[in-house]
Amino acid sequence: MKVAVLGAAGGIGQALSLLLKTQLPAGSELSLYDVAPVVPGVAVDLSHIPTAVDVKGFGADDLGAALKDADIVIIPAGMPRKPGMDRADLFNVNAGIVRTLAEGIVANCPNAMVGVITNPVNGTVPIVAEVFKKAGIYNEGRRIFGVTTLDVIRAETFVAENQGFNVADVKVPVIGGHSGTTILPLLSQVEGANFSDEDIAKLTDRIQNAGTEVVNAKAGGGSATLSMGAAAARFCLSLVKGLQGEDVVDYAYVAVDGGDAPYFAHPVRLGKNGVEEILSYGELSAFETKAKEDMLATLNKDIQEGVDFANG
Ligand SMILES: NC(=O)C1=CN([C@@H]2O[C@H](COP(=O)(O)OP(=O)(O)OC[C@H]3O[C@@H](n4cnc5c(N)ncnc54)[C@H](O)[C@@H]3O)[C@@H](O)[C@H]2O)C=CC1
Ligand SMILES: O=C([O-])CC(=O)C(=O)O
Repeated sequence: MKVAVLGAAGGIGQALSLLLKTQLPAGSELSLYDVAPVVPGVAVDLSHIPTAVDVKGFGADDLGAALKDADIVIIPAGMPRKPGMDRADLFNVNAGIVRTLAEGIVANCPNAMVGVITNPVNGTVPIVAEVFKKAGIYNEGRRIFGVTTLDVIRAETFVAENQGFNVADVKVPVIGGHSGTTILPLLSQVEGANFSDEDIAKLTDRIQNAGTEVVNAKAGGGSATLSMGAAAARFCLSLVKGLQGEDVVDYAYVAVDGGDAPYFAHPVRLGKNGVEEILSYGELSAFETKAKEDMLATLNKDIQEGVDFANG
């Protein structure tokens, strides 16, 4: 199994790479790419951890070698938010980075599973999809995933706190996109929970704005990196299990034919071909139905921005 992390020297990239060095199956290769000159050092540093995962670092000019025949590519390359910014404000800088990296994937590992972390995820995932379409390797977008696992782990954490549950046992579906109101936790589906209307309003708002909570707390020093590293490792390991033939269901922002929007986070069954099946997210409460209807215009606009950029 070869896993490439693009943007591996950054805050998310380093946390994720550390977790992958310690959690990937024995015999895996971990390929770390970044334009920052520190990346070979990050690889040397990680290589001293005694696990059977081989780590190599690749600098700015070595994207092809970093990606060659990768099975999984995770992309946290690009600029994070500062206080006062929305994720959408990152589009102008990050769209071009994601397009270049997607072109590298087409050229070097066209069959890889691709997990996109770079914001704004609502628009960067369509960019990768358009690049794949142009190259004739799109395959209904089955290998392209916007990583929304951070929304899921935050929802688990906050719901467990609110309900006094053991966090290890809590499951919270989160659908939609990955910014503000487009993030839609389905609290009505949390087993055994008893929420007041006020709890639902407050928890939904906190899950939707948890990224901003971190951005403000870091006071100009970036956005979530450690929790995102943990989330990305969890999602990457789901992809690994799918590739190894295990039956695994996880949430991700994927292309959906005839769905609520062209891209929408759903529960998906993962396998050797990527998305084997897009599963229904089930029944919504009246509160969730309204929240979904209200956010679709924003989500569709974010998606269109990505499509237009890639085709412009
Ligand atoms: N999907 C999600 O839930 C989340 C997404 N993010 C997003 O992840 C991205 C990265 O965040 P951080 O790691 O905190 O940022 P960071 O600034 O710490 O790291 C970004 C890294 O990307 C590298 N980079 C820039 N251009 C590149 C290129 N063309 N090729 C390869 N590497 C390149 C930089 O050199 C840097 O090492 C941001 O866009 C952020 O908004 C952050 C948190 C959660
Ligand atoms: O809020 C941000 O800019 C980073 C992010 O996507 C998150 O933490 O969910």
